[in-house]
Amino acid sequence: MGIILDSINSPEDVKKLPKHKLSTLTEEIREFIIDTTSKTGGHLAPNLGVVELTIALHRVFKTPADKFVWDVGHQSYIHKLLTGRRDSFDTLRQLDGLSGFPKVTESDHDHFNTGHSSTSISAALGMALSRDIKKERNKVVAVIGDGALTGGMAFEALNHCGHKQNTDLTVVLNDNEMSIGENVGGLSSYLSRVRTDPKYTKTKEDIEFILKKVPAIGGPLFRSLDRVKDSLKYMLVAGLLFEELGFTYLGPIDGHDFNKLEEVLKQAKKTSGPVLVHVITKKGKGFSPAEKTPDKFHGVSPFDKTTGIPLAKKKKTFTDGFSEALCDLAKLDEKIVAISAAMTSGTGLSKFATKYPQRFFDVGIAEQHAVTMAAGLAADGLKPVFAVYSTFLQRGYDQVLHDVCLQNLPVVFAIDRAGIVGADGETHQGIYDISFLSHIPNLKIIAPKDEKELKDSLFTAFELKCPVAIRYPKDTLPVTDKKENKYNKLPLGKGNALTTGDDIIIISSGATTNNCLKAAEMLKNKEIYATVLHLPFIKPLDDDILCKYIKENSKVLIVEEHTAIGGLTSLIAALLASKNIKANVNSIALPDEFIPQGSRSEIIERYGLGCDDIYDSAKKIVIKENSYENKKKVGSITS
Ligand SMILES: Cc1ncc(C[n+]2csc(CCOP(=O)(O)OP(=O)(O)O)c2C)c(N)n1
Ligand SMILES: CC(=O)[C@@H](O)[C@H](O)COP(=O)(O)O
Ligand SMILES: [Mg+2]
Repeated sequence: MGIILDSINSPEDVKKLPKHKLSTLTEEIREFIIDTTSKTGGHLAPNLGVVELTIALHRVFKTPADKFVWDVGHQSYIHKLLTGRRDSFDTLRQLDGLSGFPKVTESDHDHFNTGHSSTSISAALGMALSRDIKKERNKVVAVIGDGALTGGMAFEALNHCGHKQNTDLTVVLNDNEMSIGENVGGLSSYLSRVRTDPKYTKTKEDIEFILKKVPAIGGPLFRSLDRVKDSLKYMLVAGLLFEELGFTYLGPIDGHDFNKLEEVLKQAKKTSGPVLVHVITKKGKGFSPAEKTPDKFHGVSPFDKTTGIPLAKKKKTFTDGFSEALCDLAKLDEKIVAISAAMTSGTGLSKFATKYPQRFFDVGIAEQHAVTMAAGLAADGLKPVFAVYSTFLQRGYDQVLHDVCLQNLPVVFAIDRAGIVGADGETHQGIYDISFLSHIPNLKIIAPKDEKELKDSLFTAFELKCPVAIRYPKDTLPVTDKKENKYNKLPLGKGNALTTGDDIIIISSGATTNNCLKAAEMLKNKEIYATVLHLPFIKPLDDDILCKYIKENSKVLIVEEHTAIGGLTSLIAALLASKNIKANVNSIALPDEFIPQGSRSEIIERYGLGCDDIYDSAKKIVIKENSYENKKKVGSITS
């Protein structure tokens, strides 16, 4: 640990630090973050880019009285280091450890939990309006990246800020030209023009200075030539887009220059109304592998500190299987197009984007737009696939219902990270999509358990010519032995009895079935025989097979890595109720609480979803039921 960093236990210590020590502090912080994330994993590049910015923010503003809202919040490690959490940093993103995102339960200096993008300006405006109603005087600052600014919510909030021009609020735009990958869109190009083109760096004062120097027409003409000034201003003044929205625009400034940062942040602090400070930073600054490829170091798993090379060997994942299948099928059908919402690499679309650049669209962090654009593509005869994390699809719920399913359009939703995601924790768990999708008419939901079923699911989705969601976890892909490139259409809504046994019926879908099969093997060794019903289709549910196996008093165990409310448990319970089948139905599912961070295996174990837990639960159900049956028999004999 660095000597100076070691002396920082609160933002007050940062304020007191003499300026000449700041550069040493930044070096120590960068070294500390590289060291920590090399062991725990985390969002390395985003944090390396905001070291000076975060220090300057804490030197100019005074938290916890002043309030910071960190957009996405993946870049809040330095904020945490400076607000008394340095000594627990080795627990970053670990089970029961420090979160990788702001958490109000962790510190008074965290005022709003984030994790999903583009929420900071809305939340900050809410806090500013509340402050004014309560006649308080604290400052509110939203820190938002150029990627997050491509999110629709951010524009909604910017628009509203412009309406509330007497509400003091500072928005710090951390512009590093990167989302996870390259940033996209018109706004991003505008920002790069403002960043790079000298004529865009003129401030309004410079313009007025130039015009006033013009002989004879300078002063008086300048005043009267408002239109000229406005059009010149329109052309030349940086950040006019924001000015027109009602902000005072300050910048662009070097986000690694302390003097400039403190000067402009102080100016922002004393400026009334909404202010936007445009800060230019380098994502991954101070660690050359991250500087060279910031996209690869956006979110890292443990890595070698000298080379940046990941320590763990890459295994084939469900994402890889999806990527392969999509490229295979796209080769045969040029109507297949793919969409990403700023998650090209994470959702496995990089290969498709390279092979079929004309048929790939990265829309930025704009899931709502992605869904309805997919609807438009489908309405016009193409076959769009929107690859999206389960948690981020939550953003596009209404569009799925209203724009895709109501019109029964053939859009395929490749839902990645469906289930427990691990280190990202509560804000990123993919455990609600069955609940928010299964009630929508026309939509089919498929959950494949292995490579063959995953590839057949995608093939089937295109064949069904209706809205289809395929959900799969952040996990290693169980590959099928024989290599065959043939794709088969899955029988719609059909489940399979993978094992048969009279003692208990274990029901699951997707990758969870693999743990159920292992548990059934373990039960067999105890002479308990289970029927494992695998349901690749969650919707439509296979009523026939369920009603074929589940009779009066059948012992049933439903297992799902999803919330029980609105999940498979609810769907099967509703079916049995509708058929008036009174069985002994049990379930292992996620409870009605937010699921914390930790590795996937730790959380799966904590919530009883591992094969040992399934084995234990099934055994208890059978033994308990048998002893109850025996008691009943004994009771009937003795009575
Ligand atoms: C709604 C939503 N979609 C996608 C993501 C995934 N995501 C996390 S950070 C990020 C890029 C953010 O870029 P930027 O705001 O520029 O921050 P930087 O990493 O460059 O500091 C994305 C797409 C998210 N957190 N929320
Ligand atoms: C901060 C954020 O939302 C993303 O960076 C997310 O953490 C990516 O998740 P994966 O690491 O599972 O791709
Ligand atoms: Mg960025």
